[in-house]
Amino acid sequence: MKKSIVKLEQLSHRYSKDWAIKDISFEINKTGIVGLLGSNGAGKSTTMNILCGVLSQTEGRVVIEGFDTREHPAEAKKRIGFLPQNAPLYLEVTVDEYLTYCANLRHIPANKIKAAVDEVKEKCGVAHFSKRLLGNLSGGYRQRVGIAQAIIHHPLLVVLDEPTNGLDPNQILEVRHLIKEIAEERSVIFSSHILAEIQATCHDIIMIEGGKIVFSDTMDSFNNYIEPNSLVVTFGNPPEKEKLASLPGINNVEYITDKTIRMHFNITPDITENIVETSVAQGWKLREINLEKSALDTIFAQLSNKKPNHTA
Ligand SMILES: Nc1ncnc2c1ncn2[C@@H]1O[C@H](COP(=O)(O)OP(=O)(O)OP(=O)(O)O)[C@@H](O)[C@H]1O
Repeated sequence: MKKSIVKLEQLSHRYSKDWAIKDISFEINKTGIVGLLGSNGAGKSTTMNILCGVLSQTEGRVVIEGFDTREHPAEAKKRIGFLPQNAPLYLEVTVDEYLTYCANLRHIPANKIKAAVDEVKEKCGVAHFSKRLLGNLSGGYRQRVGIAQAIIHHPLLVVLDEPTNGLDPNQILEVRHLIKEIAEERSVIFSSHILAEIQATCHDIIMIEGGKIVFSDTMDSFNNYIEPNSLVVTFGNPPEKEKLASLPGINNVEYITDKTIRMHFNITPDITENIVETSVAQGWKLREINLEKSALDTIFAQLSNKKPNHTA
């Protein structure tokens, strides 16, 4: 049977009295990008630091391609590349010096270091900055160097803790593109507190809140789950509340102004068509209709009551 790339079993950690994460379990068996989504303090960095062997868990197990990170730390770590949230980049050294140092730390044989450094510089688009001090690179290029050190030893799994945080919109697009490229041949776990970031990059999503998994499934299932459940309509000649409330699928109606109304509905595929047709038939003079999606905190609240499915 093929070994999973990474398996977390009931991982729990407390720094002092309170649990930072509790019973986190998931498994990754394929290449591609898994997004770890959670608000600030949800437990993303704690999970990633334990996964990469930087922090020792209070309870539970992490197994990387069959190697338990506590029993066989060297074998497990060989298979992981890690870009922590505050990457330990030495600002006073050049890109070449830094990557050569990282290659040494990864025990790449001396006669293969130059080729390994050249390969990741090329892949991460930093070759033209080889002699530039890290301190003189933009945030986006520093992150590229951080990603380069994470893949220099060809790991099976790359863990990136909020890699696009603090970058400008262009840099975000470039770093996302790079992450997608490196995920073609390995598994990448990517954390963010921004839903749009995870939606734009990941195939699977694990959502944590208050140190617990509240959702774990494909991005498609997640997007289906957060289908809109309300719409805002403006009528030139609005009907009475009762008439709107009696439309099929509508379960609540609230007037925002005398002409603009929010209607909550159960998922029905043809809800907007029904409203448009009824409006024409009844002479309500429909001016505008917009579907609304739940805000992230509402989704967290909804999902916190749902049972997760644990395989990505
Ligand atoms: N070194 C520490 N000592 C004590 N508590 C900590 C420590 N590091 C994190 N915590 C606490 O553990 C919980 C989880 O923190 P963690 O940093 O893992 O969350 P996060 O999802 O990565 O948040 P952020 O996006 O803000 O980094 C938080 O309540 C945090 O305050």
